[in-house]
Amino acid sequence: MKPLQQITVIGVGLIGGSFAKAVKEKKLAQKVIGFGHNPERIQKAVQLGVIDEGVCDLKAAVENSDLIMLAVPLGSFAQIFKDIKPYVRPDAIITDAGSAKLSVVNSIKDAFGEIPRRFVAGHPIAGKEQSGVEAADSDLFIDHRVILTPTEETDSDALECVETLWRKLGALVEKMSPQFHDEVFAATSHLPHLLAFALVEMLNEHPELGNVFKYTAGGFRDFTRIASSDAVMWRDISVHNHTAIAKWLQEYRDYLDEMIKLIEKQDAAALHELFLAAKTARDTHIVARTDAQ
Ligand SMILES: NC(=O)C1=CN([C@@H]2O[C@H](COP(=O)(O)OP(=O)(O)OC[C@H]3O[C@@H](n4cnc5c(N)ncnc54)[C@H](O)[C@@H]3O)[C@@H](O)[C@H]2O)C=CC1
Ligand SMILES: O=C(O)C(=O)Cc1ccc(O)cc1
Repeated sequence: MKPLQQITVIGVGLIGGSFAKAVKEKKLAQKVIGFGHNPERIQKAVQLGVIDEGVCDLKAAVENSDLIMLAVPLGSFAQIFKDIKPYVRPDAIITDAGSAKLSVVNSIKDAFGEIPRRFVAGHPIAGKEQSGVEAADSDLFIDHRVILTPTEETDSDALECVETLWRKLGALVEKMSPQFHDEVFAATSHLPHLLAFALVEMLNEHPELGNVFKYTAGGFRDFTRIASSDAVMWRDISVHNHTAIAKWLQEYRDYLDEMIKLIEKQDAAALHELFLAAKTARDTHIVARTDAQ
């Protein structure tokens, strides 16, 4: 990997801020610039030591950069790609951290007229329910997977550079197609977030139970932590991966329908079999796992 002179992060929140801070701490670029619309917020990122310089002018932010990282909600990508196109150096690498990949690939294709060879789509499978630069953590990606979704257009040198950068931040990099990514993460990430939002809001809409949250225990807390995640981010993920998410939600609903039947029939044996199979799968693949989250 050639030494990077300048990296620009567009969207200096939890993910962009964590990436910028980690790059800075590990000295993987001479300068890390952050772009944001709000001058006070971007100066806050400088004060927190997350970026070297904060800029509110997009041209100034990207024109001298070797690598541009987009870490904004998915609904903002299309406009940003259009806005940066005139200013990005032809040899600059563009990458991102968005939670869905096909929509990002399609929106850069729309903005640039083709998928730029030096565009490398990515998704760190690391995060938390907090958002904003105050939550940035340079250790966030250590031992966590980062998925890269190159296409046949992707330049191997750009791909290697992004892969090396994430590895130097401690991440475990894997590659897959944007389509497979969206299918897998609809099931493992997007579905559980939507279930958590739905459970909390369903109970919230039952005032006859009083403050029912007063009676919740650790299980409810564990299950619904992610319902405290950012509403804009999850609105955008739901819209930008709608096909796969709707498919998995329907599959889950069908599964619940089957479970309701077993419960109504008081089919203890079938319920036990189901719970035991799920417990065994979780104990095998999640509780015992130490390599990556
Ligand atoms: N929060 C998480 O756990 C994870 C989030 N992601 C993805 O990373 C991206 C960023 O998420 P977070 O960092 O959590 O969100 P965040 O809300 O903490 O940060 C987003 C930042 O982008 C800024 N922003 C919004 N629109 C903008 C625009 N048009 N131009 C410039 N800045 C703009 C916001 O002011 C904010 O500073 C999203 O696409 C999300 O799907 C990926 C992995 C994990
Ligand atoms: O808070 C959690 O546990 C998460 O699952 C965070 C998360 C949210 C979105 C992503 O695309 C990846 C990771």
